[in-house]
Amino acid sequence: MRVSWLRASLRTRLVVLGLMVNLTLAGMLTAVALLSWQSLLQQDLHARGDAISGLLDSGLAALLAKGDHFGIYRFAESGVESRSISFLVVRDAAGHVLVHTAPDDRSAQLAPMPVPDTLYKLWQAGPVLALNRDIHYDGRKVGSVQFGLPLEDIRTTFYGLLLRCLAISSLGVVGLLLLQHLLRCWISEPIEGLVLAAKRMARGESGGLLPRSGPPEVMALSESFARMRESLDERMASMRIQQDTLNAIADHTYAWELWFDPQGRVVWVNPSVERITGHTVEQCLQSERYLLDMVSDIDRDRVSCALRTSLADRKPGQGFQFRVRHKSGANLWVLASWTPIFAAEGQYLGIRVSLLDCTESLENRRALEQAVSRLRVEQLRASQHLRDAQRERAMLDTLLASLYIGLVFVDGERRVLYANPLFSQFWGLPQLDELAGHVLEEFLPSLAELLHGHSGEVELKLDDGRIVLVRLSPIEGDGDSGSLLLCEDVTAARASAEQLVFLAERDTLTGIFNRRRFQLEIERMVKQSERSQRSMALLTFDLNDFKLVNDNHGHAAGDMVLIDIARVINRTIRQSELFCRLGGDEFAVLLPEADVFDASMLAGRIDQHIREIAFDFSGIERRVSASIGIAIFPDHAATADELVAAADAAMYDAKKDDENGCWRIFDGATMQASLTFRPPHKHDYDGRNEPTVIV
Ligand SMILES: Nc1nc2c(ncn2[C@@H]2O[C@H](COP(=O)(O)OP(=O)(O)OP(=O)(O)O)[C@@H](O)[C@H]2O)c(=O)[nH]1
Repeated sequence: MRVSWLRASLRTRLVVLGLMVNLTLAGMLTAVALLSWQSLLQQDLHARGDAISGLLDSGLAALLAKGDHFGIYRFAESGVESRSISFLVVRDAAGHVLVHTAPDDRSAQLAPMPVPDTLYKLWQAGPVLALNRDIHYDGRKVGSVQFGLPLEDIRTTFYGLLLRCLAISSLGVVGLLLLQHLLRCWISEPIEGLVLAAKRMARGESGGLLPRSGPPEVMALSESFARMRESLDERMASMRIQQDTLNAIADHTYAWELWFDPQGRVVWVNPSVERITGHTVEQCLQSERYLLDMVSDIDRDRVSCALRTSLADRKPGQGFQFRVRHKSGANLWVLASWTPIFAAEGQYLGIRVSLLDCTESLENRRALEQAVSRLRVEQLRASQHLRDAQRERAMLDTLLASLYIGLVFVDGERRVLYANPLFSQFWGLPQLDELAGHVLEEFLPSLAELLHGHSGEVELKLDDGRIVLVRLSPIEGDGDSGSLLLCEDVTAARASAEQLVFLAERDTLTGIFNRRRFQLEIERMVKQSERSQRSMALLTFDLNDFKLVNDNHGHAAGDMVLIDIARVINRTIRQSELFCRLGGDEFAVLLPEADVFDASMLAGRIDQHIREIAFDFSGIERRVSASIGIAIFPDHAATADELVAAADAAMYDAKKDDENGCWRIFDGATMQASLTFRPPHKHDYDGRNEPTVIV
């Protein structure tokens, strides 16, 4: 009933309500009229009863007291008509009927009743209302009267009143119908037009006629509706664009997207399903059974249970993997994530499931796991290698730190990679911690200069006197070049070498060059003379009777003679000339680029200087002399040995001629130059380690 009333049209509701209001008003009007009329009627009946009772009491009281039955009769006959009563029955005090004017016995036998106080009682009373009144005279009851008040006119009036009320109600209904018709014309039809337009809008149809005439309220509603329709059209257009966009986004998402309603029915599937599984969207939308059938037999129960749980939990989830059969029959691994969907009003709409094909990533993961395990093995090996390398590095560090050579590794841009402690100590630099990464130019610009295109060895003499041997070795790597720089303090070594050379070429007693150097130099000068085509000279001399000095004054005195002669003669010869002791008391002078004249001049000076030396042997002054031989290359010899032999021959010739010393030039015609090797005097190698005298 309630539903049918709610579904009733506005016009029906208005009509029914109007009728109800109308009938209520008519009923209330009738009720009010009847109640008012009832009240008036009751008052009227009381008034009429009381008036008639008064008249009858005044007319009959004396007659009844006297017992004048005739008078009573006449009074009754004359009084019925005039007093508007239907009948009159007069009784004496004993209740005997004295006069009876009722037209029949039935009226006379009507039971007296009180004046009715309701219309119902009045209706029940019939056409005549019988009233009974006692008659008193001098304070005593002398009889009673019963008279009937006619009610026909009252009933007629009542019917008329009812008819008028009905007429008013009918007029109200007619007016209501008329009003309903007018309402239909003025309101319902325009509203129906709006309803039709709204239905067209609801069906998504644009346009539709709106009422163009009607009362201002309807027109205002129509205009508002038109504006609303325009606004709705715009919003619909915007929503269509948004919907198209969302559809495009949803349909073109890479993942396979599904929407399950709260009952587990699939509502929407995006086209990615065809790309991933080969099954079409329409096939998937057939039923959730189709989707479950796509799941592999192994995982179906698990997936079904997970779907039910997710729908019931209404919570997001992810990381659920299962297998799906591709249309071709191949098995795919998919990774599911899901989220519940709620309408703006909070209504639960189901869950949206996203499925990603993770077959390849799983295979990749397995491959990755295998690679990781292999990598771990390699890592263990690498760790072992690293430990070995660290141990070797420690050993290498120890080795490099213990070296007496400073070394530094630099990269291609001459940034320091490694420097051992001796390198820092050598150059007065900070240790490796502070050097590493810095460019060598910052600390040793001159040394860094050497790195520009140099390799091999460079010997540097430092301001403090040290001699440093720098060895440069390029390091070639794969696209990464660098250099190794070794710095060695060779000051002591160089000094030792010089000393050795000095000792090897010097005569230990006199300090002048020895036979070894003489031999080297004479061969060199001979070759030089051959190249320059200029002559050279050899001058040899031997002391005369030197044995007597030893014998007479001791060996030390002989040594003194040899030393003094070497010192004096050494002062005499030129820088380019070479003065040597060949052994014993035999000396030689090599004169480059010299001829007979030059040699003769020198021989004269030597002879003179030797003779001028006065030796003091324990208070005894002694002087010595020498025999000097001169030979010229290439005039007197073709080789160095021949030149020595020629000079010796000249010297022996001079000793033979003059025991007191003189000099001779080799003469091939008179002298016999012997090429037989003349061994050195015994005393050249007598093993004495005399202090060297630097002349
Ligand atoms: N004090 C000294 N004597 C030496 C040294 N070397 C050799 N003698 C001696 O020098 C002498 C050389 O002797 P000779 O040249 O044969 O004889 P000489 O007395 O000079 O006679 P002539 O040469 O023929 O004039 C020998 O007695 C050697 O022992 C030396 O280094 N010191």
